[in-house]
Amino acid sequence: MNQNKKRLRRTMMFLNAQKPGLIKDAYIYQPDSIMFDLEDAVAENQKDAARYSLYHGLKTIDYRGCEKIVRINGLDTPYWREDVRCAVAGGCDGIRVPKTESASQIKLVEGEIVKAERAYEVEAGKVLIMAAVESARGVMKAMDVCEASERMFGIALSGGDYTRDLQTHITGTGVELMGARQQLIIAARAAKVQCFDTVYTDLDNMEGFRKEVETIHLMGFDGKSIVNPRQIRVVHDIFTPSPKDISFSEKVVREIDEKKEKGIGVFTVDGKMIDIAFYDGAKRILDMAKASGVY
Ligand SMILES: CC(C)(COP(=O)(O)OP(=O)(O)OC[C@H]1O[C@@H](n2cnc3c(N)ncnc32)[C@H](O)[C@@H]1OP(=O)(O)O)[C@@H](O)C(=O)NCCC(=O)NCCSC(=O)C[C@@](O)(CC(=O)O)C(=O)O
Ligand SMILES: [Mg+2]
Repeated sequence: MNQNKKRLRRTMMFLNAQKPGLIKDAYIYQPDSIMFDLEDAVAENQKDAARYSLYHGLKTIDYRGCEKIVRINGLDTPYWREDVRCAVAGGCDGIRVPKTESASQIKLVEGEIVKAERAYEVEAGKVLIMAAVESARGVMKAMDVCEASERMFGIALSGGDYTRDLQTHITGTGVELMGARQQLIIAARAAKVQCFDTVYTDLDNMEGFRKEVETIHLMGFDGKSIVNPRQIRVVHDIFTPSPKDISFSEKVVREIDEKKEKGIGVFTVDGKMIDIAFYDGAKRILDMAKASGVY
């Protein structure tokens, strides 16, 4: 398995590939992943220019550990094949497929990735895939999409296009996204891939942003698509385990290991009932703390 499939992705920051200044400097803010957008942020008559400045950026810039994902244009456009070719030739780590509604779309993209990996002597299987779900049909097909390819590492909700398709809009309350968020996280967990929430576009409303991030963290998402460096700190604060979480998880793991030896199945830690069902969760918090550099 490609080890990068499970890497830390608390923040996946979009940037407009039409702007060379953003391509050049984005790593300075240290999001976990940078998502170079060739799709909706790029004006129709700038697609070629954006693609080639992205290729140049990927070839020449050291992104200092930030993952490099390219959001390609939709499969109903004349652009996406060339997007895949340049992204793979440039050395991207993954492709984000927009507006996904079926497993066959993922397979189509995978076919182009395979061709490009061969053509540019990129290690076979290096380039991963994630899918954005942006419609009611996409939500209903989420599980098939998650399982479409060995290269799939995650699925993301794209709230703007999704609410348009649902004939509603982003309200700031989250009520219009409830069903899709729940279905996506369940599909992703069942398929053992990661799950990412949609962007928050009300940039000056940091209180509303924090509330939304707290909610999706509790729901079980692995991270969030973001659009601005100001949003990174909040997401990392909420998704990085606190010293209290780390110390409790350490105790849980230690006590379960010790009590198992003594033939004890259920007991308390700091007044809370603990049994084997808590083991994986505690381990996950410690792994997350390690990956985030706080343990
Ligand atoms: C919103 C704004 C214009 C505001 O700009 P402003 O300049 O006013 O922001 P400031 O805060 O003043 O910037 C302070 C400093 O940070 C630099 N800086 C800003 N943003 C940066 C960044 N992203 N990356 C690196 N650097 C950045 C900036 O250059 C400045 O640097 P400096 O001058 O040196 O101080 C800008 O952020 C931006 O373009 N965002 C990305 C937009 C984008 O890609 N949209 C497409 C994806 S969504 C979509 O398609 C919908 C979706 O598909 C989504 C889904 O899938 O979920 C669906 O359906 O819902
Ligand atoms: Mg969209």
